[in-house]
Amino acid sequence: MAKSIQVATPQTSNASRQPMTFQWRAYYEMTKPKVVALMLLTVLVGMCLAVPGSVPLRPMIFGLIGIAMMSGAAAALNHLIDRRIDGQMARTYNRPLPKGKVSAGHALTFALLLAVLGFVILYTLVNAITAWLTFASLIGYAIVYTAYLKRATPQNIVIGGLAGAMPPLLGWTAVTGEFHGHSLLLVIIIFTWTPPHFWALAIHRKADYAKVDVPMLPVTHGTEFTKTCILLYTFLLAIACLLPVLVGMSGPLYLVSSTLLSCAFIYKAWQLKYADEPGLAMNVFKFSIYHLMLLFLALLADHYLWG
Ligand code: HEM
Ligand SMILES: CC(C)=CCC/C(C)=C/CC/C(C)=C/COP(=O)(O)OP(=O)(O)O
Repeated sequence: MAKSIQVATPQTSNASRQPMTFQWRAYYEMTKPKVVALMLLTVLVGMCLAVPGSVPLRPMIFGLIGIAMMSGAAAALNHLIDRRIDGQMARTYNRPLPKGKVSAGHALTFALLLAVLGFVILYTLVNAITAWLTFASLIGYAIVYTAYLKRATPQNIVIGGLAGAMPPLLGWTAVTGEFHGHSLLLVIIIFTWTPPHFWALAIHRKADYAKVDVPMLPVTHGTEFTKTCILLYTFLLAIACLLPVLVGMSGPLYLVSSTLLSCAFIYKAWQLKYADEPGLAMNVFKFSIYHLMLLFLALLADHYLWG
């Protein structure tokens, strides 16, 4: 008699036989901690660049805590809203909601608690402008992007990327209490970084998105067109990365570092387009994360060494 082999596969429904005990790890996972961690680095850089010398401690600490909580809440709402399609995709079927580790009601309560607490911290201990702008970013990601744009247009992540690009501006307003044009340059950098970051992954996961009818660019316009777009966006990003130098916000250390990073990203995107080797799309996706992290560390180092 043939042995039955159990293979881990995506679920077609979110039903689960497991008893629903409290699992803090599942709640932690819903906040997308690694994504939020990188966002917090960009928040911190926004805070540091906003003022000469040392950053005032109180808005820095409570700003980071409040923005982290509201970003985590936005991520948990994304898990909640996307639970059905997540359950059908190979990359996401193991998430807490489709796996039945967390119920929809508990996920909603968790997200709302985090959001309200984060908002109150920002409003009372930081300032109103940061609280409202962070709230707008939460709505932008959790509602506008996740509940509408994602299923509406292949430009979903370009438009929705604005919410994810906001953290340095939030950091800036947290310590100054006002909007400054320079913080917008950091937003523009993350905004132009998002398409190559995400589309590289979307090429690798094209079949997943096609299966659940989500119109990501590789599904609607094909892999080759998406690779061309990624390459063009890396050129656009290279220009965006020069803006802090052109306005005198950053100096030579940042100029050299960002130019090297831009050249490396363009090279990777060029390889993806023309070398046609397996695994290159994921390679570009992973590189994008190091690129953004190193770029913001370079902004920070430059600010304190040359500022
Ligand atoms: C709308 C804009 C964005 C989209 C659509 C997007 C999409 C994604 C997706 C689908 C993943 C894979 C997640 C997984 O496998 O669970 C991912 C990973 C990641 N993203 Fe983004 N992203 C966006 C913006 C950002 C921003 C603004 C940042 C940071 C500033 C960021 C940082 C990361 C990091 C660090 C990871 C790796 C997470 C891990 O290894 O668990 N992303 N992104
Ligand atoms: C308050 C504030 C700054 C909010 C921003 C919140 C936030 C965590 C944005 C992350 C962007 C992101 C990972 C998008 C992927 O969503 P997806 O649904 O396309 O990917 P998935 O399939 O992995 O869930």
